[in-house]
Amino acid sequence: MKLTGVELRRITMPLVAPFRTSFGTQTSRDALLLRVVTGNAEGWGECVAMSDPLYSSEYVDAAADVLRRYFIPTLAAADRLDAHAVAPALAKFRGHRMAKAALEMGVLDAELRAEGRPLSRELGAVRERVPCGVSVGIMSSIPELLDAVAGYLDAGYARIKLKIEPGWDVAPVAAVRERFGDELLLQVDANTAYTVGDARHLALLDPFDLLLIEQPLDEEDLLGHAELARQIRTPVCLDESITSARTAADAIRLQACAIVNVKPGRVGGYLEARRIHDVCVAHGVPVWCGGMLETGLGRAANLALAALPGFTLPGDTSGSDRYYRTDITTPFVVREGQLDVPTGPGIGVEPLAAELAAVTTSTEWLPL
Ligand SMILES: CSCC[C@@H](NC(=O)CCC(=O)O)C(=O)O
Ligand SMILES: [Mg+2]
Repeated sequence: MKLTGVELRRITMPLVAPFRTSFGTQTSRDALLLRVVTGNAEGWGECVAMSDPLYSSEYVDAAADVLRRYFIPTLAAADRLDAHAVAPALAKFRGHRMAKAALEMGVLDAELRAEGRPLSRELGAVRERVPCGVSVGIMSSIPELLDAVAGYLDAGYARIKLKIEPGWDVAPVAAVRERFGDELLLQVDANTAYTVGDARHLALLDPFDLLLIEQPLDEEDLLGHAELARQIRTPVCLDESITSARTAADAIRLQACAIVNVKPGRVGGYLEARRIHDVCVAHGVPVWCGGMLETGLGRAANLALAALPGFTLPGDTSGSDRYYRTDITTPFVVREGQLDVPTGPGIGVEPLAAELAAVTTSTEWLPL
């Protein structure tokens, strides 16, 4: 397969409501899409980097720059172009996993479309539908939170995840548990907002039978997570800390986590995400598919990943309308708490021309 060129496309999509986490509040999604054009097909990649380096060190402008100056020219010069050759070709460049993941996703989509094969088959999916959880932001009051959770449960979501931070943790969890009962699948995500010195406070969450507490400490503090796990009963899940199959294996061996949130963009792509799945399954560690407010393009690919056998917990693969009034693809609609895994070639969806044009803020064609 030969690379003809890549289109870098910036889009801005308004959120249906502000989404607040321990590291900030988002009201719109500024994203970078790649349209990878080869001799016999086109593929789409979505870069999950946020506008600012607050979730991780990556941000959209930097991703566009590193793709434009380093990654795309390197791939164009490569002898062999297929999805499995992308990571090795880019390995000499340090970091920028979200930018690498977007390019690999575009090449993988093009390759599979040319072969008429769905991504789900390529990755080893064993399910045709996956249960969907939803991530609920920090709110200005408990009543507002309870209304939001009630709305998501009415929509059929199988699991509720509450964003927490110091000052907004035990009370909202207690209120949700009290209002919606003990059967509700409930978990929390701190996005690194605590330190191991908060262990006694975080142990106050133990009585609420949470599925997990996600990334309570700094992403580099594996030993702190291992110490915290010895002091609390709620299972520790890592997100930001897990950047590769290697770090997943290290975190498991250090007993820093009992569960892993797998996000293809964070780890450099869907092929590394599958390797993390395989490492976790080998160690008996459950995984679930995280989210980065993807458009329908990334959402489609995440559903293919979430259908692998080790994904035994509902992920953050919510419906399109959880974040967007209008998606750039045919919207993903949750039914009985599940979403269908796309069955078409490649990622199985394509942008809708008018919807994509309406949110496009810039396009740049890089001929190769
Ligand atoms: C803007 S927050 C993005 C990272 C966050 N993602 C979510 O909470 C789920 C987002 C989604 O539903 O796509 C996480 O740390 O897990
Ligand atoms: Mg998280």
